[in-house]
Formats: sequence, structure tokens, C-alpha cells
Amino acid sequence: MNCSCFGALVSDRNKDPAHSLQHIDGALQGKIKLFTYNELSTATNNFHASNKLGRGGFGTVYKGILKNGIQVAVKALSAESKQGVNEFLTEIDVVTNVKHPNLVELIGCCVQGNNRILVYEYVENNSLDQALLGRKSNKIKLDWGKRIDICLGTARGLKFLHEELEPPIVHRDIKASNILLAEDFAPKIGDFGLAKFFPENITHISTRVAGTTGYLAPEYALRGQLTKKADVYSFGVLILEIVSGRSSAKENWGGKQKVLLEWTWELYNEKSLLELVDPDLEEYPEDEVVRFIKVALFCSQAAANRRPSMNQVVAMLSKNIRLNEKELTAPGFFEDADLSGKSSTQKKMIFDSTSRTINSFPDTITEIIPR
Ligand SMILES: Nc1ncnc2c1ncn2[C@@H]1O[C@H](COP(=O)(O)OP(=O)(O)OP(=O)(O)O)[C@@H](O)[C@H]1O
Repeated sequence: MNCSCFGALVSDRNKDPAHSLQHIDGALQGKIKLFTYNELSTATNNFHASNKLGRGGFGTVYKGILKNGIQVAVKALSAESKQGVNEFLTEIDVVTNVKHPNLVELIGCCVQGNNRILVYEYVENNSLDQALLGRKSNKIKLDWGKRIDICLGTARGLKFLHEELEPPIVHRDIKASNILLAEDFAPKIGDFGLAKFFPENITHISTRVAGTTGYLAPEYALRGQLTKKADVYSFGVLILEIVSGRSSAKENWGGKQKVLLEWTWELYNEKSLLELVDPDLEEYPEDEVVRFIKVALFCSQAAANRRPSMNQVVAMLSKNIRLNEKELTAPGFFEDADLSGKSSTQKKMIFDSTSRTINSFPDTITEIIPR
């Protein structure tokens, strides 16, 4: 599937900073459903607070009902949003025509005056973040069966982005708040605002580091090297959250100052991985839970080239690939990291999110052996 319909438009805009939104509006005609501001204002009861679904880094999301009765999520980008017209177009470019049951569908947009609004399919059951890690009132009871489906569905969505699109898409911000749960709890990956086109013929894109601390792959956080394997790393951290019901953003797991991944490695070494399991989970098959945790460790290895592809991850989760444990080289992978020139905030972010974890990596990690 080809999804590069707006590439030219984005680069035109780069050349011409005075490029007007009206001009863009013209360019979008026929490529995506264009809503008027009035249509969306009516759908959301004038963007009324009672319809507010949440607020993200780029603006506020409202629930709306279109004239034809279809429910939508309307993401109004704030005027002061860091997401400029380029990113807006990138988001549209990336998600238009990209359809998969595990991806949130972009239905249309509105580019009128200074308004930049995205219209997505409405996803019923809030974000995984709220359901799993949120306040008690927002929490949803997710049994082991649902958790398997969420892991597998998310993996299939990512596999689609990485392996089945031309050019492939690296999401760049896989995290629990970007996984929405449908009525039947099927996961849908949303928020493609940070996604970039990723042609197969280059090994990585060196780019401004975006994404969320705690989920960031070390080579991406330290060197800005972005490959599909950065998403694989984040997905590994996400599996740990799903199995444990614990947030990767906190650093107090295992009774000491430890991030979730660090604690998991410790439990792995002690052969007590089941301690990680969410205390809210009443029944679960132990061997399967351990397998999922090990897949998470495969995914979040320090060395990007040791991480599996999403194709392999789907196979590992569905038990089509046998896991085998072998000696490997993870520690010291980033000893040569050059942090000169990084601001103290950048250094803190890097160390918080990655180095402490990397330093505690054991000598033995697992390798995938196809059956
Ligand atoms: N398509 C949707 N259907 C239902 N609710 C949605 C939809 N999209 C977003 N939401 C709700 O709006 C909230 C904010 O979403 P948004 O994508 O703007 O930010 P985020 O992912 O939480 O954070 P960030 O922008 O920093 O990544 C989500 O947590 C979710 O509760």
C-alpha cells in the first residue's frame, strides 16, 4: 500500500513559509473528507466542555456526532500548539488511506482560517492508559484474555505499519495513552502526529527526538537514530505495563529506585518473573504470562539489531516462534555515547529513561530461533 500522497505538499510548504491555509485547503480537496468549521462546531455542540474526551500534547479532543449520526473524535489543535502546519499535513499524509482494524481511522479534517482540526473514528472505551493505569474510577477490569488481545492487536497494528506499507511508517510514540480500546476492547493505535515516512532504502533517520520518556529506545534517545526498532522497544515496554498493570513512567518498582524494565530484568535473573504480574489479575496461565514477559525483554534489548521485527513479535506472541535463551552482548552498548553538547535537561531525560536500565542489563539475554 502506498501512503505518500502529501509528501510534495509538505515540501512545498517548507519552501514557502507564506503558504496560506486556504491554499492547503485547496490542495486537500478530493484527497480526504474536508469538514467546515461549522459542521464540527455543530457536531461537538460548539466544542462544549461536556464533550471533552481529553487533552494531549497538541490540543483538545472532543466527542462529536455528525449529521449522519456517526460518532467521531474531533481533535482541535491549539493555536499555540507546537504542531505546525507541516506536522498537521504529515499527520494527514500518514494516516489517509491507512486502514487497519488496529489503527484509529482518520475520517477527515478541517483547515479553515487558523483552525486545524482532525476528525477520527470514535473509539468507545477510552485509552489503555486510563483503563489500565488510571484512577480507580476510570479503570476497567482487564482479564488475561483481554490483555492478550490488546498485546496481539497492537502488535498486528505495528506490524502493518512496519511491514505492510510502502513506505513503512515508524510511529515514534507507542505508549499506553496512544492505544485506544474499542467497544470489544480491541486495541487501536492512534496519534500518528509524530510519525514520519520511513523509506526502506535508508537505515535510519536522524531526527529531533520526540516521544515519551520511559518508552524511548536508547539509540533514539541518545543519538536520535530512528528505526522501526525504536517502536519495537516501546512496544516491549508496553507489554510490561499490560502484564504488570504498572507504569513505565514511575521509578519505584521492586522496593527500590527502579524503572519497570530494570525491575523485570532483576526478576528474570532471579527466575521470579511472576512477581511482575498485576495483582488485579485473578487467573492466568503462568507459562503464557512468562512467555509474554520474555517477548517484552526481546523487544526492549539495548542493542537495536537484537530486537525482533514486528513480524517476529506477532509470531512470538502467537507461539509460532519458539523462544530460546542464549548468551549475547548487551551491556556496554552505549558506553561510547557522546553526551557533550546535550543540555542538562536532555542528559537527565536520557539517563532517566535509558541508561539506568541499560547499566543493569544482565549478560544473558534471549534470542529468537525460528521453529
Ligand atoms: N479517536 C478517539 N476516540 C475516543 N477518544 C479519543 C480518541 N482520540 C483521543 N481520545 C481521547 O483523548 C485523549 C487525548 O488524546 P491525544 O491523542 O490528543 O493525546 P495523548 O495521546 O493522551 O497525549 P499526547 O498528545 O501527549 O501523545 C486520549 O487520552 C483519549 O482519552
